[in-house]
Amino acid sequence: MTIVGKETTHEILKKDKEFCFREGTETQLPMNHILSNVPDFMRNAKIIKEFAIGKLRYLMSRLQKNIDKAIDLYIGDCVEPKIIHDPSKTVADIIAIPITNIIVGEVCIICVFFFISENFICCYKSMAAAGKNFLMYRIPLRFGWNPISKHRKIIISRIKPIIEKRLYDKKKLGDAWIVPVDALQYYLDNPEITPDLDPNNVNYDHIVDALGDFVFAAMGTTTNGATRSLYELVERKQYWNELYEEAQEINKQCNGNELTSDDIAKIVKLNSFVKEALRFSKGIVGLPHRCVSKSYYTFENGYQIPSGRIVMLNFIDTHYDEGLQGQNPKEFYAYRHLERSSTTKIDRNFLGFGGGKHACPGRSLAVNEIKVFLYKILLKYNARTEIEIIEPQRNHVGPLADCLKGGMVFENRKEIIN
Ligand code: HEM
Repeated sequence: MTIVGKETTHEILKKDKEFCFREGTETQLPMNHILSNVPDFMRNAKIIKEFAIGKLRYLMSRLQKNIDKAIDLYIGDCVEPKIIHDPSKTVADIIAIPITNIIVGEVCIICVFFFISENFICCYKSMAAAGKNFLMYRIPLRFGWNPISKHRKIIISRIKPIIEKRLYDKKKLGDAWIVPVDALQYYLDNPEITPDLDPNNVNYDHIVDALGDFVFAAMGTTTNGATRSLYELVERKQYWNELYEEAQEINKQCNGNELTSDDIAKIVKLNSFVKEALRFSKGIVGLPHRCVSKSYYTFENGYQIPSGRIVMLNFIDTHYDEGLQGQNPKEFYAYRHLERSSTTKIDRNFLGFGGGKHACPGRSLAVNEIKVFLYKILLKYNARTEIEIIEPQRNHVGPLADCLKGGMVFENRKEIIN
C-alpha cells in the first residue's frame, strides 16, 4: 500500500481509468460477495446518481417532512430537559427515516428498511473494525456465507406485494397512473430488472441488492456527517446563538413554511459550519484506490505506482494545510468556508466527497439533509452536553477519526418562533 499527499491526490481522483475506488475498497469490504446480485456496481452508481441528482428538488420537500417526523419521534417534546445518552444512535435513527422514504417511498415497509439499514451498518462496522483480519470474513464469504441473506429474505417478502401492486396499477391505469418518485420505482422502470413489466418475471434479488448498495452509500456516510455536525454544534457553544439567529431569520422569511432549495442555500453560516465539521470528521488517510494501469502509472511529478497497488489519500495533508485552509488550519473555525466554496463543490481543499468523475453524486442530498436536520434542531431546542466540555478534543483511532461520545441534554426553546 502507498500513501500519497496533496500533490498527487487530485491526479488520482481524476484518472478514473488508472485508479479505481471500487476496487480499492474491495480489499476492506468485498461488496461483490455481500450484494452478489448486483451485476455491475458502476452501472448501479450511475443509476443512483441519476436519481439523486435528477430528483433532488422534488426530494427536498419529502426530506423535510420526514426529518420533522423523525425528530418528533426520537427527540420529541422536551418540556423537561431530556437526556439522550447515545446521540449517535438517535441521529442514525433520525436519518434512517428520510433516507428510507426516498428509497422506498411512503410505504409501510419503512420499519423493515430501517432495520436493514442498521444491520447493514453494523455488518459494515464490524468488518471495518476487523481491519487486517478481513481474510477471516473473506473465506466464509467465498463459501457462500452472507451476513445479509436473512435480511434480504425479509425485505423481499415485504417488498413483493408493493411491487406487484405498482406493476398492476401501471398496466391498468396507463397514463393516469401517478408514478411514485423513489429509488425503488427507478429500478422497476429498468428493463434489466423488470422485463416487460411482467409481475411474474421480476428480479427481486437484483432490486434488493441494488437498493442495498444505495443504503450502503447513503446511510452510514450521512449519519456520520450529521452526528459529527451535531456534536460540534452542541459542544462549541460559542456558535449556537449566531446559528440560531440565522435559522430564525430564514424561518421568518419563509413564514415558517417548508424550505425551498433556494432557502436552504441561504443558510450560509450553517453551511460553512457543516463543511468545517466534515473537514474534521475525516481520518488521517482514506479513499483507497487500486492502480489499474496496465503495468504502472507515472505521475506528473515522475513518481510511479505499479499496477495492482492500493493507494491511500493522505487527508491531513490536504485538510490541515495552511495554504489550502487559511490561518490556523488545525483549529475548528465555523466560518472558515463562508467566503469560499460551498460544502458540495468539489474542490482542491476538501476531500470529503472525493473528486473527478466518481465524486459523490449524493453530496447535495446529504448536505441538505444535514443542514435541514441542524436547522430544525436549532429552531426547536436548546441543547447542551451532559457533562460540561471546555474544549472539544478530536482524536484518531489508527487512521480513522474517533467516534464522538457523550450524552446531550435537549430542552424545548421557550421563545415563540413564527
Ligand atoms: C455526508 C454524506 C456522504 C459522504 C461523506 C459521501 C462520500 C463519498 C465519497 C468520498 C465517495 C467516493 C468518491 C470518489 O471516488 O472520488 C462517494 C461515492 C458515492 N456516493 Fe457518497 N457520500 C455521502 C452521501 C451519499 C448519499 C446520500 C448517496 C446517495 C444518494 C451517495 C451515493 C454515492 C455513490 C453512488 C457513490 C459512487 C459514485 C461512483 O462510483 O461514481 N453518497 N461518496
